[in-house]
Amino acid sequence: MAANSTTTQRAEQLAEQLREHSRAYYVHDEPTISDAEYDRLFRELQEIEAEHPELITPDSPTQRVGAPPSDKFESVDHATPMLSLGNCFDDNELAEFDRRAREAVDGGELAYCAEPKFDGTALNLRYENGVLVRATTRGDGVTGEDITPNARTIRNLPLRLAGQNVPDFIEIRGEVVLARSRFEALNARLEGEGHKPFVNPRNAASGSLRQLDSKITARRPLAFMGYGIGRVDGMTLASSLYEQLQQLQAWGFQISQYVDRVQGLEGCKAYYEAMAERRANLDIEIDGCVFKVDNAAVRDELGFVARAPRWAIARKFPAEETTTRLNAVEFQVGRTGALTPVAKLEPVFVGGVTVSNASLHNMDEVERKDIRIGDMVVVRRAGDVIPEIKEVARRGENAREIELPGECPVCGSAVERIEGEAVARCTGGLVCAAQRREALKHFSSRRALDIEGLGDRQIEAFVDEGLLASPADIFALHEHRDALVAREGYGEKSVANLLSSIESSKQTTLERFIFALGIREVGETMARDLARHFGTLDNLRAEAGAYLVRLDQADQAHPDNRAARDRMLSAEGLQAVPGVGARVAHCIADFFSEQRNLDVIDALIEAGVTWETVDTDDTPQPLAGQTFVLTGSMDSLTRDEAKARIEARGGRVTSSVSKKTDYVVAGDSPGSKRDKAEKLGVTLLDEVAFLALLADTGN
Ligand SMILES: NC(=O)c1ccc[n+]([C@@H]2O[C@H](COP(=O)([O-])OP(=O)(O)OC[C@H]3O[C@@H](n4cnc5c(N)ncnc54)[C@H](O)[C@@H]3O)[C@@H](O)[C@H]2O)c1
Ligand SMILES: [Zn+2]
Repeated sequence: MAANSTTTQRAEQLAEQLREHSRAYYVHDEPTISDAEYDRLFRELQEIEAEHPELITPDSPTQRVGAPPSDKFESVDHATPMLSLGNCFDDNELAEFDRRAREAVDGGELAYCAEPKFDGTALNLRYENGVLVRATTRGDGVTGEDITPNARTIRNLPLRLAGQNVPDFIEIRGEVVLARSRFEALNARLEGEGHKPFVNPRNAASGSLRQLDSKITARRPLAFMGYGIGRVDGMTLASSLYEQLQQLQAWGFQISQYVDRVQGLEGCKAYYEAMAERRANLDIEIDGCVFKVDNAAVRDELGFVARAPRWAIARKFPAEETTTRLNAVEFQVGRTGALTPVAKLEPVFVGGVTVSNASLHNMDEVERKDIRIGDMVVVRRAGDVIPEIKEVARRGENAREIELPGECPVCGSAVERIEGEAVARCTGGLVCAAQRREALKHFSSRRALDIEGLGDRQIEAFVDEGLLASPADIFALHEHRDALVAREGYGEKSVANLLSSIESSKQTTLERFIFALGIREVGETMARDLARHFGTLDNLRAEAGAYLVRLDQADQAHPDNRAARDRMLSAEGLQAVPGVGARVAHCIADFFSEQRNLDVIDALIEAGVTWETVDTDDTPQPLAGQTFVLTGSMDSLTRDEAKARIEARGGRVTSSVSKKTDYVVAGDSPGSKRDKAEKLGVTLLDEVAFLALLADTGN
């Protein structure tokens, strides 16, 4: 069938694009599209040409190898051309290759030399009388770039062939690679020196090899892995490629430890599977396996096509990166209320599976990478790792920014993203189904309401069975007594025990209750400080409600003066509580501004949860405003006891020493905190002095 003009145009367009990408990749070591995308365009052109052979031009990328040498270097002709490899991406194509190869031996089984396919850059080494005289890149396969001084700096590359068995002339071929473990360090160094980092180890290897100054190459930790022989004079090589590789090793070349000789298609498939398993753990990146007909007579019979031998094939691993369109973004709510943006992608085959979702981690990441809906993005899926979006490949037409939803997609509560934090969270701590399990576990835990018999396991089960949705439901469990007794592993007695510990947990303290609410950033100590400071839950609630108003006022009064604004805020209200900064205050305000959280609190009180009023003013607070750090051990008090006594006197205990610390109490074998205190001039108390201070200030 003759090609119509659209097909002809498409073929020309593909050829032009591929040529351009080849230049970027081979000559400038700076690809602008993923290999998978390149391979897709390449295959499309191959398919058009297969159907319309009249469209094949001698300069079509399907007929050529690499790209012409850069004029930065001297051009050198290879003694025998350096070809590329035919490739395949699945077992059917591999079987097709094996079938065609076997035709040369009338259908019998073939032995293959099986090797890893190194992901680096090809190098041709010319040895005369055993001495390295020239090193060239592959270039366009016929002519390469002379980079001899650079190659000489590669440490594992023999400058002279070892042993007695040395030919007059030989071309040794192999791949120059850069180990993964060295790649990160190299990039870090380049960035530190203000240079652009490399996209991947392959480009780093190629870029490092193709330097004009060999001193630069010498600083790059390159390695040469031998895999073949070009022309040879004055010596007869073994017929078996596998044995030729052993000869390379005898001459002093490094070859892969995974080189093997395998039998037939099944042997190739098993080898591929084994290498695919190993792949992630190899320090030298490989992008597939190469199978080469082992026997020279069969190879001669098969010969070559334009750009590759017919007797070898690369079975490529599924690409780990490819490009696709970002269609939409959804937000998932995690167990702690964190909202994670999830990319909805145009389904694409990558890393061996079809991927339609990828994690975007958080909004900081989205903003840093400037990812927008409608963009073409690079999706990466390596091994079993969750697919992620690496970067934007191209800005989409009409692309729109990804917006954080104002409301939680699970429960509808407000979403809050505190300034300077990457993560946005749902504020419906007590009501959000996504957070329910964690909220209930926390509520019931030992340091919160301490409900014995209602542990993590029971909570998981009760939530699954629909018995619990919010903390208030705990106090209605007695209504489900029969259902509970009937549960497996439960009996009258354990249910009675559970219900009675629920009943007795109702009598609690304000600090435990505040802690149990699970307000973000409010730990046990903070809950105690809040209880002490405000005395009643109503006071705390009122101040939480007033906080956002205060914040507004402070912002208006001092729009440009942060310090003054902060001073105004900490004068009264939430931030007047020691240890409560802007972040904590914000979290508390958010929690109490969610009506549904308030409803749960009311329901708990309604159910009979109660505590004694805290007499804030009556308790003497002689150590109020003083900060202590405890280090080392004391004979008469444990760390917890010491902390309790300080707090009973209104003091605070923190874990790290700063200029704001008033006292460091140093017991036996104090750590570096003591040294720090001395350096900062903070008052040091030994055990005797500390006990004296307690006696002076307490009862
Ligand atoms: N992203 C881009 O813009 C872009 C542009 C051009 C090419 N490419 C990529 O480059 C590849 C095509 O390049 P190619 O023609 O060099 O083919 P290739 O890299 O797929 O295969 C041939 C090469 O494999 C190497 N090789 C590694 N181990 C080997 C072994 N054990 N035995 C023999 N050879 C071994 C040799 O250097 C040889 O030249 C494709 O994967 C393509 O995606 C990407
Ligand atoms: Zn929610």
